[in-house]
Amino acid sequence: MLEAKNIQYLVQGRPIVNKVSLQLIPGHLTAVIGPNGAGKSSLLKVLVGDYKPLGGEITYNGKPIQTYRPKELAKIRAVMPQHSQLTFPFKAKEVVELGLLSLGFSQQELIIKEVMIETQTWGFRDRLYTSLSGGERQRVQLARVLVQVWIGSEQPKFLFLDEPTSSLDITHQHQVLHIASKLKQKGIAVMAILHDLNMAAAYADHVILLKEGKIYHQGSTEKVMSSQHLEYVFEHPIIVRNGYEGIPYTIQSLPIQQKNQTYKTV
Ligand SMILES: Nc1ncnc2c1ncn2[C@@H]1O[C@H](COP(=O)(O)OP(=O)(O)OP(=O)(O)O)[C@@H](O)[C@H]1O
Repeated sequence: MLEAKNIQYLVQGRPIVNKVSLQLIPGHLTAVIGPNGAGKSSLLKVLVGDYKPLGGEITYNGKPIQTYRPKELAKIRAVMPQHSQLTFPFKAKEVVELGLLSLGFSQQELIIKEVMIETQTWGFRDRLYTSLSGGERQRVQLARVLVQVWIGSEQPKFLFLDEPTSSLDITHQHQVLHIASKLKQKGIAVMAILHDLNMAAAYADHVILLKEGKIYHQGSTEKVMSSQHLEYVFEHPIIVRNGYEGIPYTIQSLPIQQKNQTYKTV
C-alpha cells in the first residue's frame, strides 16, 4: 500500500498541495479529479518522489519513500507524466524498451510484445515515434510505463497516470482504462488523473476530489461523485444520473447559459 500523511508542497510560499493524506490500495483504481490548477499533477509528482514535500510522510509498502534507491523504486512504481518529450529519432518499440532499461533489464521481447499488443501499438512498432499522431504517441508512452509493472513481484506495485486519455478517441480512452482495470487484478494500485468525469465514474473504485491543493472529498466513487460535490468543486452545474447496468452513473455538465437554473441529483 502507498500511504501519504499530511503532505505539503509549496511553490513560492503558496501551498500547491495542502496537508493531503491518502492511501493507494493494491487492486484499486483511484481517480484524482478536480479543476485546472487544483494541484493534481503536483500531488502526483510528490507521491512518486519527483517533488520533495515540505512536510508529511510517504511510505511505499510500509517503507518511507526517501529510503528507496531510485532503481529499487523504479521496480515497484511506474509513472506516465502528462507530457513526454522525446527528441531522439526512436522507433515506437525502442521507446517502449526504455521502460525496461530503467529497471536494468533489456531484451524482454515477450513482455514488450504483450504490452504493445495490449495497447494496440505493435502494428506501428517500427515507425519513428515523432511520425506518430498525438493519440498513438500517448499509447506508446503508456506501453513504456506498463512494461515496468507488467511482471509480477512479491511486493505490490503502483502505477501513476497523469491524464492518460487526454489525446485519445473514445474507443482508446475505454481501452486504456480497461487495461488499468486489468492491472488491478494483478494486485497493482493504479492512480489516474482524469478530466472525463464519466470515465472516472465508470472505472474508478475510489475517487479523490481536489480543489485548491486540498482534498475536498475522497472515498468510494458512489459517495464522492454526487452532483453536490462536483458542482462545488468545479463551480459549474452538473447532473449525476443513475446509469445503465454496469455503469453506475452518467454525468452531464450544462451549458453556461443555463448556469442559473437549479438542478438536482436524479
Ligand atoms: N513551478 C511552478 N511555479 C509556479 N507555479 C506552479 C509551479 N508548478 C505548479 N504551479 C501552480 O500550482 C498549481 C497546481 O498546478 P498543477 O499542475 O498541479 O495543477 P493540475 O490540477 O494538475 O492542473 P491541470 O488540470 O491544469 O493539469 C497551479 O496554479 C500552477 O500554476
